Amino acid sequence: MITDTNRLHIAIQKSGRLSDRSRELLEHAGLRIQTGKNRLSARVENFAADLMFVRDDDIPTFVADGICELGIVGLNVLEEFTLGQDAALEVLAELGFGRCALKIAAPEQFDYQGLKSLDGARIATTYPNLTKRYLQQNGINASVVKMSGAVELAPRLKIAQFVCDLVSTGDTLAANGLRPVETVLESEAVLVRTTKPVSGDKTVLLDALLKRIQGVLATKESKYIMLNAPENALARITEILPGVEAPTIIPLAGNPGHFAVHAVCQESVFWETLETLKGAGASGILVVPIEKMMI
Ligand SMILES: Nc1ncnc2c1ncn2[C@@H]1O[C@H](COP(=O)(O)OP(=O)(O)OP(=O)(O)O)[C@@H](O)[C@H]1O
Ligand SMILES: O=P(O)(O)OC[C@H]1O[C@H](OP(=O)(O)OP(=O)(O)O)[C@H](O)[C@@H]1O
Ligand SMILES: [Mg+2]
Repeated sequence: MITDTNRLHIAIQKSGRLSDRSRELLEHAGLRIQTGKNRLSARVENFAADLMFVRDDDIPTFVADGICELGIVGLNVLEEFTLGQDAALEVLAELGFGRCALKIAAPEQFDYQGLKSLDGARIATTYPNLTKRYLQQNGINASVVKMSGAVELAPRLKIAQFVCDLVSTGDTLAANGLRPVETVLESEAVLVRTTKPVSGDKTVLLDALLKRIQGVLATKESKYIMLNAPENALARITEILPGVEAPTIIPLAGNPGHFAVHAVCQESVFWETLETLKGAGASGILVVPIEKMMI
């Protein structure tokens, strides 16, 4: 592993559901990642950082130990790791991908009567800490059977009556004759940093990279909107613009009483929004994507 003390180390999943989007996020933040096949690390050509490609389960450990200053991992994996210990980790941002939920599921034919049906039962999971916390919080006395994978098979193998596993479409549960009955955790990929001391030089790098990543995240939903409007419609139009704090209002040359309104909308702009703006007196409405933003 690279141990250059003046470079940041960023842990991302080597190969799996989070790999491509994690890499993409860093590339959008301007990092040019050296390519190579099947490598466990990669140098960033234009920024003092190296990427570590690891199993997602190892990312919280690497970041908490300060081996990597940053990491991208599912909240599910992170919380399973931090539960019951004082880990040196801080979540900096939710990244909007890798969305799934940790759910308790029952066999389709089981007459589930709510949480009380779990009392005294066995629940198979790869997330024993999160499952136990959920049961405890709900005052349920059930035993948790830890598995390393293929959890959905547990009821058929009579290892447990219920499972607690990740679900997104629900296809895997359905294919195994199971249906979700309780939600333990809603999850998505998060950016985490170590709270272990970071050297002065690296702090500068870390801050610069975080600003860029925040910029990338902010531009995702944001749009730049331009429109024209008569003076008497400006107050109403400013109200309608989604997530706008202070629009720029410019008088239109040769058209007294008419103005151009320019604004960064921090929320999605839907067709319905444009229709409402038009109804309020706006014309010539343009919505354009924002490529970069430094907040
Ligand atoms: N069905 C799903 N839909 C969306 N996101 C998911 C889904 N399943 C898992 N995830 C998210 O993606 C993360 C990685 O999932 P993946 O299946 O690639 O992990 P893994 O098999 O444990 O990989 P690794 O080899 O790195 O240990 C999960 O921890 C979770 O946050
Ligand atoms: O609700 P669904 O859309 O069917 O997704 C759920 C499945 O996805 C995940 O597994 P994955 O496919 O990543 O395989 P793995 O557990 O072997 O990594 C998870 O462990 C479930 O088995
Ligand atoms: Mg894993």
